[in-house]
Amino acid sequence: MKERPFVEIDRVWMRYNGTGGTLALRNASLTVEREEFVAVVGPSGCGKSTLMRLVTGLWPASSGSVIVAGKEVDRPLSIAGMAFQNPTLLPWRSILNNVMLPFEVVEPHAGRLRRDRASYEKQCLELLELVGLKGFEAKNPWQLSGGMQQRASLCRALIHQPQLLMLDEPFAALDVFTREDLWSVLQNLWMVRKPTVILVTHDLREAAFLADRILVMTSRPGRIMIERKVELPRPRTTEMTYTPYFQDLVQDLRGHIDRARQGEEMAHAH
Ligand SMILES: Nc1ncnc2c1ncn2[C@@H]1O[C@H](COP(=O)(O)OP(=O)(O)OP(=O)(O)O)[C@@H](O)[C@H]1O
Repeated sequence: MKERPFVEIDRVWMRYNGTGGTLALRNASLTVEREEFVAVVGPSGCGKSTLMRLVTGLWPASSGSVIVAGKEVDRPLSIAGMAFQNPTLLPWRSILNNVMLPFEVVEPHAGRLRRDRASYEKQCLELLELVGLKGFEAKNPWQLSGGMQQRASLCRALIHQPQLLMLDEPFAALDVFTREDLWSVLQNLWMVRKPTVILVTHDLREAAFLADRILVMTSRPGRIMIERKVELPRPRTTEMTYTPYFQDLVQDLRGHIDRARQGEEMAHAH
């Protein structure tokens, strides 16, 4: 028997601020399999971040259902790790102590931390080494570049082995070279840890490099318009981004998003 999808969003509507407020999502449905890496792309303002808030339980849907790991989401999810565009590291804490943070708040770790601190620190140091931050653990965030801070944020999002990793434009603030380095860092972390990932991004190359499947949203009120599987082996490399397959895929996605945006302009014109 086929396993039930890990994330199931079924006919979700989301309107902010009650009747008459902004309708962000209209009848949006999608599923994500366990350990799958999915990217969500779409025109600006189409409801991508809203979708993330619903999956993580930060906001309730106006109607429809959101089920994660077989359970209706009705409160903030403790099984999710998250990272956002601006690394939200605490400036007064060292990099190591920032990465330790989930162990201080997520059970069963919090209860064990006092006794097992050394082994928890060892796990953090190993993960920091995996993303190329060995030697920076005692520094404060402001002593690191933006790209290094984002590496540390990814470690913090993953350190407690969350089953679900939610990434909202995690690399958007970085220059293109640093961003592409971090694609490989993230791919590597995912291949080692295998969380289920939902990545929201504006960068279609990023989506195609990282995801198993790409979901394209309509303009607001958003829903999934089409999806594309990415048939590239792992680990993916920069060379693959120069292949006709990759470039055609990105072109195809861009075409859909352009058409969604034009549809929106037409709707406004009438
Ligand atoms: N807290 C809120 N209160 C009221 N309206 C909101 C709120 N958050 C988002 N919206 C509105 O809902 C719509 C969808 O917003 P959302 O941030 O989900 O889109 P997005 O696709 O993530 O946008 P972008 O691509 O620009 O980051 C927008 O019109 C936005 O103005």
